[in-house]
Amino acid sequence: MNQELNQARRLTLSERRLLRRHGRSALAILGMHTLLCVVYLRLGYFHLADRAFLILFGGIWAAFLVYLLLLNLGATLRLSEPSLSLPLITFCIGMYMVSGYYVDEFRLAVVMLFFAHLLLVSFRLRARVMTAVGIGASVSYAVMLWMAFQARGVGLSFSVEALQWLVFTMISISFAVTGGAINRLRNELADKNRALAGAVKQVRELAIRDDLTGLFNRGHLMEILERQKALADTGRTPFSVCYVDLDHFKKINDRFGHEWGDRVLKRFSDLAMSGMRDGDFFGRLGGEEFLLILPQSDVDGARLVAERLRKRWREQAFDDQGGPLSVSLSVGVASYHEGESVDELLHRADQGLYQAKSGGRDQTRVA
Ligand SMILES: Nc1nc2c(ncn2[C@@H]2O[C@H](COP(=O)(O)OP(=O)(O)OP(=O)(O)O)[C@@H](O)[C@H]2O)c(=O)[nH]1
Repeated sequence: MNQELNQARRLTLSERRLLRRHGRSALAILGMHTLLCVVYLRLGYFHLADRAFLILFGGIWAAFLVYLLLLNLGATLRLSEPSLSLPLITFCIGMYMVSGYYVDEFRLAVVMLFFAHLLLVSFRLRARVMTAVGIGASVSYAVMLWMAFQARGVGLSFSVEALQWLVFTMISISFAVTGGAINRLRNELADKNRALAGAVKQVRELAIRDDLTGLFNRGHLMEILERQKALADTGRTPFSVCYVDLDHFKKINDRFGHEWGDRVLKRFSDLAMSGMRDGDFFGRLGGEEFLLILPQSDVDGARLVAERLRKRWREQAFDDQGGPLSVSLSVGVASYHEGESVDELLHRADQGLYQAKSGGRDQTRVA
């Protein structure tokens, strides 16, 4: 559970980082466009008074900064398209067309950076949306041209303007189509990565689980023990183990059959898991032997846990389904002693179990 939460947190963080980068790129392109327009203004090609120019670009920058702020705060993370690419590119179309409207010479050059913004959003928008954006940009350019002709028609060359519009349209649609394809590839790659991550997780689960009960297997229990030992050696977390063994299990197999033996093992696994505290570990060492690892527990705490499990298990009956009347268990408890090896700890717990067995079974002994 913790692992899944951490993974979700990591994914959110990396998405946030990508969004910030997306916002910064959009702003950098706007910076270049603004610079270009300032040069046009200084050279007298931008037909707008200085004050109006300032107001126009002040408004544009304010809108972009709000956009950047939203991305930086992660305020859009819950949306289906958190980069807000469609509103962004729609705004950009308007911005480039307004810039183009005020420039009669080299009009196409002043809207050229639109393609950089188009490329940026192509990583986020689907192919169909990108095509619609390309067409929308072309229509907007035509409307902007018509308005410029209405306002300052005299002196504008219709054929040059029409040619520039055609070039703009072709580049827009080519970029949109190519961008859509990039986005499709990116999505396919993301799907494959997700499938691969799922498969790796599944393989790892298979490697650490016991086939019959689904509990952690011996190998994984050993890994957990080594980890707990390392923590305990730094003086942070004491821990204890309970070595659990079902009594006279051979007899159950012999009398009721192997299938019944398996059923008893599964029932015991479910019962033990259902009563476990968060942070404890439980697994099957093999056969009818199980291990409980209890971080933060001293020997008295571990003995209590073992006794509770033993009593709960004792109450389980199977005879109404044709199985054994009841099955008991014995437990050996040991608390980790600083510096000892995992094998030594398990050996002590096993000695406790041996004492419980030789003392008549159905009991807990500390070693
Ligand atoms: N059904 C089933 N039996 C298993 C499994 N793994 C081991 N066993 C059986 O568990 C039995 C263990 O027998 P013993 O080691 O003699 O232990 P016991 O009969 O429980 O006797 P005590 O531990 O001394 O009380 C053997 O008969 C194994 O074949 C399994 O996955 N399923």
